[in-house]
Amino acid sequence: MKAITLLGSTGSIGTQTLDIVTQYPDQFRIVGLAAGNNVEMLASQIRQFRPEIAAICSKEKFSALKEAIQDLDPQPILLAGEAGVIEVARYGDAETVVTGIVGCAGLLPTIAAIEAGKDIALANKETLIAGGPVVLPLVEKHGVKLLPADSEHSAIFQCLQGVPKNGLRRILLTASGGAFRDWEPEKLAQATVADALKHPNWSMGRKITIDSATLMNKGLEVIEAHFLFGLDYEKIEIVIHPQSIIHSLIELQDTSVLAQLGWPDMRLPLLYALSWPDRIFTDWEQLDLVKAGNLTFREPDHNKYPCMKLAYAVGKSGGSMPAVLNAANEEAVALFLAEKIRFLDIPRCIERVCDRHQNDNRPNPSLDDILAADQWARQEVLQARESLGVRC
Ligand SMILES: NC(=O)c1ccc[n+]([C@@H]2O[C@H](COP(=O)([O-])OP(=O)(O)OC[C@H]3O[C@@H](n4cnc5c(N)ncnc54)[C@H](OP(=O)(O)O)[C@@H]3O)[C@@H](O)[C@H]2O)c1
Ligand SMILES: C[C@](O)(CO)[C@H](O)COP(=O)(O)O
Ligand SMILES: [Mn+2]
Repeated sequence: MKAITLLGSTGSIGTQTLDIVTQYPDQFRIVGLAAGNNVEMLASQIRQFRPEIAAICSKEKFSALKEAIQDLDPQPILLAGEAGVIEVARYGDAETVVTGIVGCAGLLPTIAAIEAGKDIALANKETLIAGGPVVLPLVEKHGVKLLPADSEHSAIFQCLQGVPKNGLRRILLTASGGAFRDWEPEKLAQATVADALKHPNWSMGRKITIDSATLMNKGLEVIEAHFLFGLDYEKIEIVIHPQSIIHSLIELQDTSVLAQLGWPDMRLPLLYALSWPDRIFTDWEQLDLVKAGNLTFREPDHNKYPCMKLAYAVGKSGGSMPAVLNAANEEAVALFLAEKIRFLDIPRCIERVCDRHQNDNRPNPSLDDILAADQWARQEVLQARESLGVRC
């Protein structure tokens, strides 16, 4: 039985992970849970899965959580704040930590888990994009596994099993195209939050769904693939695949192409990361190619979606630039979700912030450099909004 700790347990990734644990109680045991501020759901999860330790990041919600589970015997260790989440991440005999926290808030807990010798099932892509220069050396130093749970990177990882070293020539990263894939570019100026949250294929948290709509999710995934698989940016290509049945493809040095297919269901990449190197046989819906219908492909439209090229350029710059891109994106998306900027202002704000950081880019950033760049970028987005005169 594999002991796991789940960070971000009350979110889309978190609840799907707990669905898996519920379906396979003889395979998995929950050691720790951590969430942001959803007291009711976290309390219910503590009651159902009886973790040894749990934390809620929002200190204001701690007393409500404590009261909600006061009848439990034995009581879990209950913590609050970022420090509490970090303690959960490093705690006890969990073999694998599932990182389902959204944003760079997952970076320090992930580092704590790695330093405690725990394997990482990585859904929280922002942690790797921003912290890759620090995270990868720590993964190697501590001899832990960094297992991709993002659907595309899981597909690539699965296809790579058995491929000889240096056998990988190219990665083809598929993208649904997001909520506006069939919109005329001119119409994006009027895009609302509700429009942007209508993802055609996947049900996900709000931030990543907006990232899918701007195609920044795909740009971030290009950087994620670079860090995970060590391929140059020129060899990581994006292809729009509206059906989201092919979850990505790899081309080998002999030109053969391998792909992983399935219904758009995040439980599969999560189950793969959790059970690796074993595989669990499921009774989930098998792929029916006739039912799936035509599988189509399009070139990405870089004029309509500038975030992709921005991500490629920032990834190639390296250093602390990806941390700046990621933080600027997190803040710009939050402003859009709060209806304080328009959809098309998201790339405008990010581009301005990245331009202003180029000269301060640190080639081999320390963790402190990355955290400082992250904080700087978040402030700069507010400046960018003012100087761009963007208003809603
Ligand atoms: N959803 C998907 O299908 C999918 C697929 C691939 C990758 N991912 C990646 O997985 C991550 C999570 O995505 P999601 O869609 O699951 O997001 P989500 O639904 O918004 O859930 C985010 C989770 O993180 C928690 N959280 C937020 N800030 C926190 C903090 N400072 N400390 C501890 N917990 C915190 C939230 O807690 P509260 O809700 O209690 O505040 C919630 O449990 C993202 O990095 C995303 O890019 C998601
Ligand atoms: C589900 C997913 O892996 C989240 O990252 C997928 O990437 C979302 O779809 P899209 O292709 O980015 O629109
Ligand atoms: Mn993805």
